[in-house]
Amino acid sequence: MRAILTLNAGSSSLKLGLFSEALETLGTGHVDRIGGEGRLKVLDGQGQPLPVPALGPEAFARHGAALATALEVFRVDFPALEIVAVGHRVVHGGTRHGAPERITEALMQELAALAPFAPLHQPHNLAGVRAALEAFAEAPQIACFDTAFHRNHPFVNDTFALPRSYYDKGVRRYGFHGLSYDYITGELARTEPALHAGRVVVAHLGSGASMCAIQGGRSVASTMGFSALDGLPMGTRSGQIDPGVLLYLMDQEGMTSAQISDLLYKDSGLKGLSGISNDMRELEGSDDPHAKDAIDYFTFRIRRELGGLAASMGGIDALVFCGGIGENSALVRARVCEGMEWIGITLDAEANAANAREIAHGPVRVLTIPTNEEIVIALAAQALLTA
Ligand SMILES: Nc1ncnc2c1ncn2[C@@H]1O[C@H](COP(=O)(O)OP(=O)(O)O)[C@@H](O)[C@H]1O
Ligand SMILES: CC(=O)OP(=O)(O)O
Ligand SMILES: [Mg+2]
Repeated sequence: MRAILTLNAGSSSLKLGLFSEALETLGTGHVDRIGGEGRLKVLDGQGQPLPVPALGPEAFARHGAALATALEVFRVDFPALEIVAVGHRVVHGGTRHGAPERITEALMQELAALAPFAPLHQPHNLAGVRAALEAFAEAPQIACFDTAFHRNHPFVNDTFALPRSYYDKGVRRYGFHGLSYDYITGELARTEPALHAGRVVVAHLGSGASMCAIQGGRSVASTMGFSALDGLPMGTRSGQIDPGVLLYLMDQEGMTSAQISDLLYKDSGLKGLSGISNDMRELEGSDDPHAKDAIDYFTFRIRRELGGLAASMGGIDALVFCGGIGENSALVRARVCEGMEWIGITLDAEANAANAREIAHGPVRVLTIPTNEEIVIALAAQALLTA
């Protein structure tokens, strides 16, 4: 059976999507703890778990091994599986890549040079690409960039107030989570054309979290900037921080850049503030006051950004929640919408508790829309095949 494979490779995880050429979902896979004890979850096209055999750590030693392991499980259901194209999530496309692109050695080199811009993501994304190039040398492969959706946002959202030479060197606000924003925008175009034409703030709240102001289907402003650290606090990332804090850490506490990087990327956010966990479910289930502080800070920053992003569009017609937290946490959505009547948001508590699609009844609509970065990648791969 001919199929399109999508890959989203993280530092120790690999998310796979398997699609027919007509873009029906055939299956999804999720590998965790690559390089460690390894764990694989595989679902069929209906979201039902497929049996996974007992596997030793060698099955998850590297991204390549993890990919082979997951494909073995798919092959039980699809013995004649033929991968005809592979699409990849690549977080950083720099200033030059505003659309999906076929992967060549030259592109790989260019993307590798962008790794310092996204050290927590880009090297792992490219490890996924290399593993797939090895496994499917014949199939065309395509890179889909998280930055692409924001490429033409206004200059005031693209720059910092630094001397111009830094902007020219690439020190800009790129914005991320573009595949998710692309998907949500497409869903709005399909189901809510009036909203698509209007002013929407999308809150992508997962392990990484950002928000984007989207007007007429185009990115106007977003909370993530130069790196995937900016904006909202995240599972383990600080979000926006006064740059003076970094100077203090270097000068007064003698921290190295590697130590500061670990602090900001791995030990901050919900995890750092709660001292308990990076996982929102765990924080919601805890009665520790520090867990409450972390949720308070997370939702406060979302409300603050909501006001700012709405201002960047001269108002707001809808707020959309997506991502693991946005789609599942009625508590976070309620806390975000609390006290937001001034902007036109009146939460429908019952609809919200039921995880309904439409969860408010004020003049500003509030929607919960499950995002799907994989299908955006698959669509790009399909377009490549038919081009
Ligand atoms: N039912 C739920 N209630 C609250 N939080 C949830 C729920 N389900 C998932 N989450 C949270 O979603 C986050 C992960 O989001 P997800 O989008 O899956 O992450 P990733 O960026 O790794 O794809 C975690 O903080 C997790 O606790
Ligand atoms: C860009 C980014 O933060 O991605 P993720 O949510 O996958 O960490
Ligand atoms: Mg994510």
